[in-house]
Amino acid sequence: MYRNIDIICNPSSGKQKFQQNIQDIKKMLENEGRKVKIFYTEKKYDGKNYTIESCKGTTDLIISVGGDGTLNEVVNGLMESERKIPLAIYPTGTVNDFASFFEISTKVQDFYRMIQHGREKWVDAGKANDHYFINVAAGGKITEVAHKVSSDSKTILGRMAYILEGARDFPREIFKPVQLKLSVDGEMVEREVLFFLVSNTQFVGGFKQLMNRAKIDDGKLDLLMVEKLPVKDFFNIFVKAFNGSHIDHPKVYYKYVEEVTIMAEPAMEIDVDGEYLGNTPAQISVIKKAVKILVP
Ligand SMILES: Nc1ncnc2c1ncn2[C@@H]1O[C@H](COP(=O)(O)OP(=O)(O)OP(=O)(O)O)[C@@H](O)[C@H]1O
Repeated sequence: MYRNIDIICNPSSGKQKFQQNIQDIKKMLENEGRKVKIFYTEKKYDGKNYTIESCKGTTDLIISVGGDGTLNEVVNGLMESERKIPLAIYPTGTVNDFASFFEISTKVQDFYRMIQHGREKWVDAGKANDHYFINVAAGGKITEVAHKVSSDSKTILGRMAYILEGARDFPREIFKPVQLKLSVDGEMVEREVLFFLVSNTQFVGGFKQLMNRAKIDDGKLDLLMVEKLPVKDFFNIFVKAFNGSHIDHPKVYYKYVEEVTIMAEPAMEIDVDGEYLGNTPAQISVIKKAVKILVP
């Protein structure tokens, strides 16, 4: 039984009712004699720094409350700490790819039950330059544009739909390929691509089948690149991505990798778990069974 629980909470993420739910979960856990503390983040890196502090003490479970950005910070804090404390995820963001993959519920009773009877599972993490990620590293015009387009939706899927609807000037820019030179597990590969993804899980950007061969604990990341192609073929791939059949398309490159170095000319923006990391070159690798998470 977990006795010392630290909750790391981004109060700016998600709806107000989640904050009440967290208070309810805290009370329920305290009623069983557990010590529970809540740390509210105020700015970038608070989540990571609180996690590092928790790992130094006697905390035996961390609960991350927020979106993918907060989860990413907590994972970075855990990865930089000696003691590997199990992590539970209470997802309040708009995307929550990682938590959706594990079907983690935000209902108070379900989440409380997971703390009581959940299973601990070691999962892989990725590292891009000096930053860790739990879900995905990505780059390409489409991710750059998706970041810039102001839409209510934060998922790639939602934003793509918004772009495709013609709600604003159609950004031809997303079809501008980037010349990449990659070292894929030591093998040199050159491709002109629209975008690439290096993923740890199957769910990316709201698509549940985009990386449908990825396994979270196989010691591999999955590299997907969509190569330069006519616009109509791109839409074909987009539609196929709903059921996972895009992977067999001749312009889709898909490979299990342990280490990939990505160089681009001109340099390309990279993001990890939906947050901007920096520009290429990027050295991306897998860390096998790096984080212990609590699953239902
Ligand atoms: N109190 C705060 N106010 C504003 N921003 C914060 C606060 N605490 C943390 N942040 C920053 O907010 C960013 C977004 O956090 P997070 O991803 O958890 O929320 P979200 O945007 O609601 O989720 P999602 O991106 O999944 O929709 C993170 O980079 C985090 O560092």
